[in-house]
Amino acid sequence: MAPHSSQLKSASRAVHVRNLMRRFATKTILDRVDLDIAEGEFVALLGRSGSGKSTFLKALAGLDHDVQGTGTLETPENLSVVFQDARLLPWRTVIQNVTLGLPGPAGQEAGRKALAEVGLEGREAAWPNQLSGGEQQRVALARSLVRQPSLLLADEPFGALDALTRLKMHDLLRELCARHRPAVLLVTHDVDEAISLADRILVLDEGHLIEDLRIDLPTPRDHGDPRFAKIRTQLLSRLGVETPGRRAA
Ligand SMILES: Nc1ncnc2c1ncn2[C@@H]1O[C@H](COP(=O)(O)OP(=O)(O)OP(=O)(O)O)[C@@H](O)[C@H]1O
Repeated sequence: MAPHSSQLKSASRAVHVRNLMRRFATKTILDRVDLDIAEGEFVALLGRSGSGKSTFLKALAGLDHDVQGTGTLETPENLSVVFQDARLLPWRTVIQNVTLGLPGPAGQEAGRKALAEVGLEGREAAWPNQLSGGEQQRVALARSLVRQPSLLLADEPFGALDALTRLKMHDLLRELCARHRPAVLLVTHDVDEAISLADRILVLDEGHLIEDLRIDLPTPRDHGDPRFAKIRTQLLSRLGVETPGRRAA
């Protein structure tokens, strides 16, 4: 049976999930998962490949009509989704991609402002194929944020970018989220990315959220901070990855 799926009722929560199930054939990917995300909270979701991270995100995004369970799935109406590939319409310019569905001069103005916020001022008339991968992802972020979402769902948004561009995108996302304060669920493989950005980190394994860790380090986060290293070791252990230090112990 599909869970009771509806718009959010509580003002202080951006996500309220109870008893979410998802099976593919005989395989249970999400096994009675519960989760609350507060307004403005930045949550990262880690898990091994195939653990069901994207399945979970799609359920929250309302993109999976076959989720099961008898519980609750409440998300805000104004949510945005960003994927690993920017998914821009190649036959529309950058500004047209950002303002799609936004009417009139106010929409244009909001689109220009969003593009300036992601560092693409002056590129409004460019075509997607004239942009680098990182720039295309900036457009995808602008397209999401121009709608002022209460919830941003991001599925490996920087997974296809080189390491340097990814670090720049971390700074940008951190700034944008500090300014606009959407709740965020960021799916990532990258433990350091999760620790750099999130207020809270979840680990999904065998259908369950086996870790729910609050990150209280100051931002921007210093990768050399021993507390950062300790959290990394803890998360890698939850992911079943042995670090050299642990092996020696
Ligand atoms: N539509 C589908 N039909 C059948 N099986 C599916 C479907 N979608 C996902 N799966 C299976 O569900 C499991 C979880 O997939 P999912 O993409 O959610 O994992 P993930 O944690 O996001 O993986 P990755 O990190 O590799 O992207 C996988 O075993 C996958 O093969």
